[in-house]
Amino acid sequence: MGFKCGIVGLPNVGKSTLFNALTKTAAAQAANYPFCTIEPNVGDVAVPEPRLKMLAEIANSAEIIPSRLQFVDIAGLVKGASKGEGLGNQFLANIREVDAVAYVLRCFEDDDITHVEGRIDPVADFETVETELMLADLESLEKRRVNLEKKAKGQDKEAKATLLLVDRALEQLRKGKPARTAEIAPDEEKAWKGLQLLTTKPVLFVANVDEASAAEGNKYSDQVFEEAKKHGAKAVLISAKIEAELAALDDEEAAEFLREIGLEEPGLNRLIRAGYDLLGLHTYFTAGPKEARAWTIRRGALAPEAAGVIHTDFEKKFIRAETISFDDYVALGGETAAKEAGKQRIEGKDYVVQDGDVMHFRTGN
Ligand SMILES: Nc1ncnc2c1ncn2[C@@H]1O[C@H](COP(=O)(O)OP(=O)(O)OP(=O)(O)O)[C@@H](O)[C@H]1O
Ligand SMILES: [Mg+2]
Repeated sequence: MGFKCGIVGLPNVGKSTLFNALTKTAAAQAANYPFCTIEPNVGDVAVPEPRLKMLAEIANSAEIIPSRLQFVDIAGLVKGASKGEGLGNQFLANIREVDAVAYVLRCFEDDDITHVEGRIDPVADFETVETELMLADLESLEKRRVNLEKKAKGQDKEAKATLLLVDRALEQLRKGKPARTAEIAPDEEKAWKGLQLLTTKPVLFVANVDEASAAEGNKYSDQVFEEAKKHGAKAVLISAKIEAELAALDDEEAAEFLREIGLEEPGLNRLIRAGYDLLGLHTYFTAGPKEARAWTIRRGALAPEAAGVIHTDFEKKFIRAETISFDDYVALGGETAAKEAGKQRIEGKDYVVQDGDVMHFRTGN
């Protein structure tokens, strides 16, 4: 199960700097993962999870294995990109493949670093980039519509249903709004996703500030946070420059540096967690002497699906899940004590796995 978050923005705003810092973090932990980097521009990143260490201490685990998330560094796009300007349409294919989009917005001044528009204005930059995505959606839908309309005139029920969705997306896009603002009923979700639009993907705003503003932000990042709020989206304050420096330090040096600049943790951790949330994911754990491990599942996933993340067979042969909540596990001091205190639940096929559940799956033949 791959979950991909695309790093999207104008050229020269710090996307690759951020991506390199992100993947440097992963590289440091690469020993655990033989198939870490798949393509040069796709980075596999460990999701920071402080609860894992606590579990590992209690269970005496020899190894800690975090869950992973992928970030994709996508080529910068400029005004007119949807019509082939700059690197042209290449970015469209790349964005289509990701599950969520992180807009990197330049919130730092530096005369030596060219801004393609010649001014610092992160909100206008966001609008430029999102407009290109909207134009790309508009164009692809208008093309598809012609064909669909022909089919819908016959008895093609599916085409009729799709046409309705296409028109709903077009209505928003023609108003200059992203397709995600359309109202979609739960039973339409699947077909809606099937349209593969760029502007239905969940988005996150990344305010890339100068080094001095990493802790408190600046006037530009304030604008970004305000804009994100208008869209009901999350924003993350980060200085890619600092993150790049942090990634080059060992743990102790990094902790010292963070203290000096007034940060509690690397901005990357916040970014990764925000990406994880954005993708609608959460975590359950397995813990034993061999390893303490975090597993990623969709929010709302049932126990058999969660078991299937470990091994597809586990899903098919699922019988029950012995489950202890993280808080009980830690408060009581581990599996045996939790069991004795009656805090181990036996959950069946219909159990909706909760974030932080510590689980053992029992399977049949
Ligand atoms: N927070 C920051 N403060 C100061 N300089 C920064 C910051 N973030 C990035 N930079 C600098 O901005 C320049 C452009 O960064 P980078 O190459 O990461 O941009 P990019 O968005 O990947 O560009 P492209 O789309 O062209 O690939 C680099 O010189 C980098 O050091
Ligand atoms: Mg780049």
